[in-house]
Amino acid sequence: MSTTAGAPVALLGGTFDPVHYGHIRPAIELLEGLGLSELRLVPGRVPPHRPQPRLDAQTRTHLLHLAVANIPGLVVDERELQRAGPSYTSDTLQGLRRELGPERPLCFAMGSDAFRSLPHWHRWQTLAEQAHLVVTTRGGDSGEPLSPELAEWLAPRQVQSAQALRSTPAGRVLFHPVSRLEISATGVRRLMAQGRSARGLMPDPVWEAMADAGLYGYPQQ
Ligand SMILES: Nc1ncnc2c1ncn2[C@@H]1O[C@H](COP(=O)(O)OP(=O)(O)OP(=O)(O)O)[C@@H](O)[C@H]1O
Ligand SMILES: O=C(O)c1ccc[n+]([C@@H]2O[C@H](COP(=O)([O-])O)[C@@H](O)[C@H]2O)c1
Repeated sequence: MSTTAGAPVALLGGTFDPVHYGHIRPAIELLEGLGLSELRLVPGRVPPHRPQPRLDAQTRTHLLHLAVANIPGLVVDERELQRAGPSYTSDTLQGLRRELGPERPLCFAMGSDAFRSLPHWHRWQTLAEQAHLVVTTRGGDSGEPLSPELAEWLAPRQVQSAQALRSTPAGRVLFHPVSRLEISATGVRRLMAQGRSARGLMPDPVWEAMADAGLYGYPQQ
């Protein structure tokens, strides 16, 4: 067994166009449930597998900073803003691993839909060399079946408890239940484009900054 140093650090990547409580609440649950020292929200500059976001990366990141300002343990990691080209997770994990050193447990959190698409990610088989993967689920199961290729890859890596993520720096996969709030960034953008309030779906400072600036077509105050 490898040696480890310190409580795990986790990353939750996303487009955050914009950030909302559907991101924040699971992040807090991961922080507590996995006994993390911190959870880093990582906004992608150029999301690899989806259309370009509506807001530029600086604005999305500014809103994220407002969202986590008073939440202990949640921080914004801006490393993907510094890189040109698609914001590949393999590059992000490699960079953070270099910073943390070889022994610190590192986790990358993703939804079960994202996990099912993992074989389409850039250099996907190298991700678990740098980090554990934590697949956030409703109720702790993986939902729809996995492809045979992914199921075969998963079998020797899957663990059943958060404790197992502390005894080695990387390489394990945990399915971990978190709340899924009925909030999406798509829904927030739609409301604002219709001139309707999205207050209550994200921390007030985020809503107020978006409303003041007239983002997503919301009528400027
Ligand atoms: N309501 C939610 N509950 C739990 N996890 C969520 C929720 N919304 C998003 N996530 C997760 O947060 C991460 C970042 O999500 P993302 O930035 O794509 O937000 P989104 O609301 O799904 O965006 P969009 O509606 O634009 O697709 C992803 O891993 C995603 O699965
Ligand atoms: O590296 C890849 O090829 C890759 C492909 C698809 C998604 N991701 C990452 O998965 C995270 C969630 O992405 P999204 O677009 O569903 O919010 C985010 O950190 C993305 O960079 C990464």
